[in-house]
Amino acid sequence: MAQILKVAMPKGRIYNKAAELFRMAGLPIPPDGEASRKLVIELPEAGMEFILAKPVDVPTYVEYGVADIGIVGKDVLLEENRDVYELLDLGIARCRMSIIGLPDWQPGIQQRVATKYPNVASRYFREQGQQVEVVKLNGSIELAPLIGLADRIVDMVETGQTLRDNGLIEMTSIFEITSRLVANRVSYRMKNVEIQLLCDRLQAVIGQPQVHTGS
Ligand SMILES: Nc1ncnc2c1ncn2[C@@H]1O[C@H](COP(=O)(O)OP(=O)(O)OP(=O)(O)O)[C@@H](O)[C@H]1O
Ligand SMILES: O=P(O)(O)OC[C@H]1O[C@H](OP(=O)(O)OP(=O)(O)O)[C@H](O)[C@@H]1O
Repeated sequence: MAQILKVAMPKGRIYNKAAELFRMAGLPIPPDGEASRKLVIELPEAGMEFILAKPVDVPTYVEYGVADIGIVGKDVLLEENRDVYELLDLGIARCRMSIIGLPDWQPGIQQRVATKYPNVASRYFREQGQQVEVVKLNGSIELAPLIGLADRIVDMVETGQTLRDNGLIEMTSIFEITSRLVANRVSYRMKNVEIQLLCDRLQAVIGQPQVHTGS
């Protein structure tokens, strides 16, 4: 008998794009939840349960096995470093992680970088052999160089509109970001038939080869 597949879906900007993919793949998807505050949506007739999560928490739910699979940005995967299988690049919510600063930025003796991604930023500057102080912020990161909290920021760029509107420039792009389908390691074995079927259907609409790596 088919087992219920628990899917952690990120609320916010990925949701509608992921929902569109699911619909195109003929997979069930709950409505976007604007009319309701319900966080666990069961679709027993489809053998699925959806957990509507804060994006940054999706890898945690999947690692702990309270969700079998989840959808999450590569940025969050690299920052959180959770023990999950990365199954598929969904190709949605495409943007890039970049180093950003004011046009007249000069390397000083004490450099400070603000970011929502302290692990990603620390790793990058360590690999570059640059000593910087990393300050964690939770949003509106572009404020930091404008008001003198930091010299530079590490943040996402999609259209570049936020940078332009604030007189900032993109100095270096560190990596490309898209949303990924991830799976719990045990679920991947125990619910392999269900997960494989879902992957095959998604793959048919995104036309990407399947990947299978730990993280
Ligand atoms: N400007 C952007 N363009 C495209 N994709 C983006 C952009 N900003 C973020 N993303 C992707 O969407 C994911 C979720 O972003 P979203 O803003 O919904 O979450 P969040 O910042 O964690 O939200 P919140 O903290 O408000 O709940 C990010 O992890 C990233 O992969
Ligand atoms: O290049 P753009 O198209 O302008 O997109 C980039 C912006 O989008 C994200 O912010 P978000 O909207 O998630 O707000 P936040 O700063 O509060 O996290 C990101 O942190 C940038 O600020």
